[in-house]
Amino acid sequence: MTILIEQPEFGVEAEETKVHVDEKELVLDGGFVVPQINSFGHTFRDYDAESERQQGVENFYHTNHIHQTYDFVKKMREQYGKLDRVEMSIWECCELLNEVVDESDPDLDEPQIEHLLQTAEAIRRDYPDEDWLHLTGLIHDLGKVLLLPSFGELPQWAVVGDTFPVGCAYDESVVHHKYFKENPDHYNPAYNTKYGVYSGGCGLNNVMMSWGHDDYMYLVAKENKSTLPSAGLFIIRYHSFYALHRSGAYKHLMNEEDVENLKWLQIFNKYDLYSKSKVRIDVEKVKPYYLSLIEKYFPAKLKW
Ligand SMILES: O[C@H]1[C@H](O)[C@@H](O)[C@H](O)[C@@H](O)[C@H]1O
Ligand SMILES: [Fe+2]
Ligand SMILES: [Fe+2]
Repeated sequence: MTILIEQPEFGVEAEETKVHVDEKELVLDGGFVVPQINSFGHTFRDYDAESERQQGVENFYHTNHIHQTYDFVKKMREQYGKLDRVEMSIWECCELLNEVVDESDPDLDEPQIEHLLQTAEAIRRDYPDEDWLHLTGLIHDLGKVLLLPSFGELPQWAVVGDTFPVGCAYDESVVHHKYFKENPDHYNPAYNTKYGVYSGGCGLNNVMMSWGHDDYMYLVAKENKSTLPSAGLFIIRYHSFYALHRSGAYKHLMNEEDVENLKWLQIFNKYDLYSKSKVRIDVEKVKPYYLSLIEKYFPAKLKW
């Protein structure tokens, strides 16, 4: 049964900035109210709606789909696998994200740290006992620091946006699929079939995803020996893989562990997407809690 509850309060001083949602609302099992419209007055993830962000987002995907090839991803994985650029803590990285704006996102133009805290706090309200999931919310987009000079200053198309496998056919459900016609892999018989270089049930761990903030942050967490559960690492790595978690494409590449982890990713996604709003979180107030989680699941300094 679905029961409507009041819009959750995201911050103590949030009263005057509270987003007013008076349309019919969807309430998730955990109690979270899913708003019908984003801050720009459109439904979420509407890539065709005319808005101030539409053209920029479409241009973004055009470039992204041209350049994300099998060879490019291989090169990036090798390069960033060295983790020899920066040494810093998770919280320091959260603060760096204040500088970052994501050009691929039709629903958000706030600084990224707001998005991290909005996601984490919304999860915390509904799943108070899953502290690993709160922390996963906080860190899932930290890989966007790849846009900054000390991390190589990668272009937006190599950092943000939805992700998809390379080395096999690009599925129709990927946003602005038409632009793959300009990608050389689209014409390479080794890479343009359903399975491409992979085999059925091989497991997503063996699949190369388009390069961006997801795979990079997964790498950082794993190589620095984070003790987050496998579902947390899976969420970080595949949260932008909408073709899988929203459209059900590429399931033929999953193994049993992926099937289990996908359930958590689907829960997480609702908070990642629908908590995006203009309502600010009081950073200083929640900081001690998140510092304690960081201490529990990560070393004090990490290699990036
Ligand atoms: O525009 C967004 C944004 O870049 C998110 O961080 C990413 O996870 C989404 O998949 C993408 O569509
Ligand atoms: Fe993301
Ligand atoms: Fe996100």
